[in-house]
Amino acid sequence: MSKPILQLKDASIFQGESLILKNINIEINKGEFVYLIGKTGTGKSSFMKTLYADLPLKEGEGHIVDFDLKNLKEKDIPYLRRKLGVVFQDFKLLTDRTVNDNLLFVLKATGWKDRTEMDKRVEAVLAKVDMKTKGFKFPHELSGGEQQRVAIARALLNDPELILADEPTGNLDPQTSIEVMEVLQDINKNGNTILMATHDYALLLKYPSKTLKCDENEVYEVVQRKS
Ligand SMILES: Nc1ncnc2c1ncn2[C@@H]1O[C@H](COP(=O)(O)OP(=O)(O)OP(=O)(O)O)[C@@H](O)[C@H]1O
Repeated sequence: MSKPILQLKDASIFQGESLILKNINIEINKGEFVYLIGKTGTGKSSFMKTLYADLPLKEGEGHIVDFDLKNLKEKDIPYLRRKLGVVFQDFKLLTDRTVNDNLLFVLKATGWKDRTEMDKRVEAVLAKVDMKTKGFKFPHELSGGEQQRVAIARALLNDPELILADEPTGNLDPQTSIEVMEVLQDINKNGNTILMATHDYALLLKYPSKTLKCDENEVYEVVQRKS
C-alpha cells in the first residue's frame, strides 16, 4: 500500500501554552474525503493550521505530503504549501484584481514563468469549478458561492496532493453550500484528497464519508450510523 498522505502519531497541538488537542493518532490516504467535525472552539482550525504549518507541531510526530511537520524549517513552509491547497471560510481572494489576476498572482508567486501555460492553467482550474466565463470579474462582482468556487480553483492551481478546507461553506446559505460541496465531491472523484473541517451536519448526512471528531481535547474517527 502507498504511504498515507497525512499521518499524525501521538501528536499534541498547542495555542501558545494551552493544550488544544492531545494524543492524536490519525491517517489520511490518497483519494479519501475526510470530514473534521467538532463544536466551536474544540480545535478544528488549530488542527488545520498545524497541517499547513501556521502552528508548529511541538509534540509527537506528523508527516504530510512527504514533509516532516516536527522538523520543518521556516524555508520549507512555502514548498509544503505548494503541495497543499488551502480553502478558507472567508475565501481570502485579493479584492483589487480580477479572478484571472488572482489566479495568475498565485502561479507567478509559485514560480510559473510561461504566460501561455499560465493562461491555460487558469482556464483549466476555472473550468473545474464551472467558473470559466467569470475570469474577468472582480471578487465583489461575484456571489459568496462563486467566490468560494474561485478559491477552490486557486487551491487546485498547483495540483495539490491534499486539499485542506477549513469551514468552506461556513459563510454560505444551505443551497449554495450544497453547490460548493458538489464541486468538492467532483474534485474528490477526480482523485484529489480532501480534508474538510465543518460543523454543517446536513452536509455530513447528505454526503457521508470518513469523519474525524474533535472533542474534549482529542481527535478520533467516528462511525456514521446508517439510518
Ligand atoms: N491565536 C490563538 N491564540 C490563543 N488561543 C487560541 C488562538 N486561536 C484559537 N485559540 C484557542 O484554541 C481553541 C481552539 O480554537 P479553534 O479556532 O482551533 O477551534 P475551532 O474548533 O476551529 O472553532 P470554530 O468552529 O469556532 O472555528 C479555543 O479555545 C481558542 O480560544
